[in-house]
Amino acid sequence: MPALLKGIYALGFNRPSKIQATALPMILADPPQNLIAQSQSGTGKTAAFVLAMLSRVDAMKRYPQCICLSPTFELALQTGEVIEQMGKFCDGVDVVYAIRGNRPFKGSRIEAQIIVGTPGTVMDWCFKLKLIDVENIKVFVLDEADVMIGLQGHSDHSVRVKRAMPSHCQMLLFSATFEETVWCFAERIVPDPNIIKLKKEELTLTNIRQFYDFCENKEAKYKALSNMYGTITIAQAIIFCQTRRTANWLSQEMTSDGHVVALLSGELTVTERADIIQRFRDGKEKVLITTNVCARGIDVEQVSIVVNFDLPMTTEGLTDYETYLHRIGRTGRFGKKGVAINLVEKCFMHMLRDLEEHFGTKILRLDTGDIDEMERLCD
Ligand SMILES: Nc1ncnc2c1ncn2[C@@H]1O[C@H](COP(=O)(O)OP(=O)(O)OP(=O)(O)O)[C@@H](O)[C@H]1O
Repeated sequence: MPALLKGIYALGFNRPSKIQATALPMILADPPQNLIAQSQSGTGKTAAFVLAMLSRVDAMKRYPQCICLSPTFELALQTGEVIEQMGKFCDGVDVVYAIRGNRPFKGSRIEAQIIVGTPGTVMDWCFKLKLIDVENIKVFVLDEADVMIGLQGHSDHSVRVKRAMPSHCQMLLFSATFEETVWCFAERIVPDPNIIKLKKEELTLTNIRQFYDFCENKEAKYKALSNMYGTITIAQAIIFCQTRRTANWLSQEMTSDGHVVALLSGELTVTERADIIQRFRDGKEKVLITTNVCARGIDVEQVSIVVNFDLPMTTEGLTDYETYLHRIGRTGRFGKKGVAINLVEKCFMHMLRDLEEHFGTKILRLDTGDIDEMERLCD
């Protein structure tokens, strides 16, 4: 498909990454094969499944042929943009966004061939509003597949949409992380899948250097962050907090100290969220304070530092290994260098040890007050 190749080269993709080289022959095979694939953050999974969708679309036919489900509004938008860019020379191929706030005219059937959206909205469009005719869907993609089938809410919706797909539809599941139980479930719901799975020791990326600084309390963490501000704004940084409340507090403190920061949390309207992420992409703000809503998939090349203001914790109060990997994976995209800094209070030091042990990696102590050291690090 010359038009598709032209789109790939226009994106500057000259060579495939490892996951792309391994997955694409399976994905593009005829007859189509199902795939459950794991590969580290930022290694080009999106490009692989976008290529899969575009290669199967018949531009002459004006009805839905591919569905891609993403866990968040931001990620659905981002994936849609990759589809639009890669497919820009494929005449007649359209994308529609099944996301909150983007409701097509009542009763009008979708004609676009590719639908990208969040599970709840796609489900509504399929079953309640009957806007999507699922009969001719050829490719069904679950991005961030582990949360899509493992997390209550998302799981009900995603599995329902998946069950409505025609039996010959190609299923593609991608993620950087898969808990064992979720992996087993994925294998049960996808017929006869090809499997690409990482070993535990392959999970962390060597291009992302991980550090921690020990802080007495929340205020000390804030002080550490203020000290770092000059260094982390040389490029761009994302700061993750456990709760919206902490994110709000941190953003207010930073702002009243004269630092320029953006705040993105789930309580904002979708338009506000889209706006904030776009401004951050454009480099208008260098620091983005957020919650786990941005932990997965968001791809901003210039992010060279990720700060965990709080270490990620599950609702049961345990160390959240998957979220940790996704968060630090917001830097070090496609082999670039990146730095992750964890600000840790004494009572959470055990979580740091858990992370080291789980991933078989060392998280070194860093003095965030030492500007020279910080600058060397971020060089
Ligand atoms: N073959 C390629 N050559 C050069 N750059 C590429 C190639 N494939 C993807 N990229 C770029 O690498 C970056 C990361 O890719 P992508 O977002 O697809 O990663 P991912 O594996 O989906 O990450 P995550 O697990 O965080 O969702 C993007 O900016 C993308 O444009």
